[in-house]
Amino acid sequence: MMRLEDQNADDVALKLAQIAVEAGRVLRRMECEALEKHIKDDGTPTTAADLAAELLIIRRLNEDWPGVPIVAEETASTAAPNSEFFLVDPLDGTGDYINGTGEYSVNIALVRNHRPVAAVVSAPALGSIWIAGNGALVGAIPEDADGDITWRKVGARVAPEQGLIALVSRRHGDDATEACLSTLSIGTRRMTSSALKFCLIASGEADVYVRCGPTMEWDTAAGDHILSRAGGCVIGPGGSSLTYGHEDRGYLNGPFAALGDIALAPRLALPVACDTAKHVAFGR
Ligand SMILES: Nc1ncnc2c1ncn2[C@@H]1O[C@H](COP(=O)(O)O)[C@@H](OP(=O)(O)O)[C@H]1O
Ligand SMILES: [Mg+2]
Repeated sequence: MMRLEDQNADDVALKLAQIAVEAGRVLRRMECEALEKHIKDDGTPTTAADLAAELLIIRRLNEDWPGVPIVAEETASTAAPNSEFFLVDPLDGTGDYINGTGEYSVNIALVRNHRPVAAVVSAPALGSIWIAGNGALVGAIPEDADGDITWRKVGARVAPEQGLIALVSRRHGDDATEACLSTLSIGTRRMTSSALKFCLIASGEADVYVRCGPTMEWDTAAGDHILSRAGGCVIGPGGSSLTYGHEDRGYLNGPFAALGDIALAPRLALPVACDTAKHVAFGR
């Protein structure tokens, strides 16, 4: 078997897409079941569907790349990251999964030396899937389990002078995020859940996503890579890239902004850290 570090990032991304599509089929099937939700320590919900999809993804990653560590949302405490590891959110947007908006995603990223190098974000209920290895691509999820995906390139758009489109979480908000958005003169705000926000910016359908409230590394790594390869960027305070594999801080991200156009960066003033006390959950 070829070593992961010798494989082309585009080939890894295509393989991750297959795995995400399969996990998405599990999630779609389970949408019809009456799922009991449990509220985790961070206040976010989880269901049997999160775990079923995660176990499938872990099994498939282990088959293809045995021995490469996997840090996944529901079982994160059982694995330790390495210089190369997978970061998995089997069901990002569990609240939306439960409430039936369809805005949930499966996120898988391969992280090497603290940065993602190959990734997939799929939105099973919306039928769209994005991947990035070296380039960023979008496709339609086939109805048929054996169907092929036709991929096309995506690219973020140049920020318009006026009428910026901001994507905001449907369920979480905070004053610091609002303050950042107010310095950008936003024309339109669209509520969107999960890592789809990164992908819509990567596809040129929106311009910014600012998040000063808490998120986890598995919420952002895959979307970060897809947007970065589509010509955009994801930056933390001071304009630095986000880094991944921080077991010591429980995989919590700091504040960040996802931008389709890096020219917007100087207009942003992200706080240095998330103020969890002021973080509001709008309802799950
Ligand atoms: N207090 C908190 N601590 C850590 N992460 C949080 C959090 N509140 C929300 N999140 C993250 O925000 C994600 C949802 O983002 P959004 O509101 O943009 O859809 C959740 O994903 P999951 O649904 O995978 O748990 C969760 O990881
Ligand atoms: Mg998540």
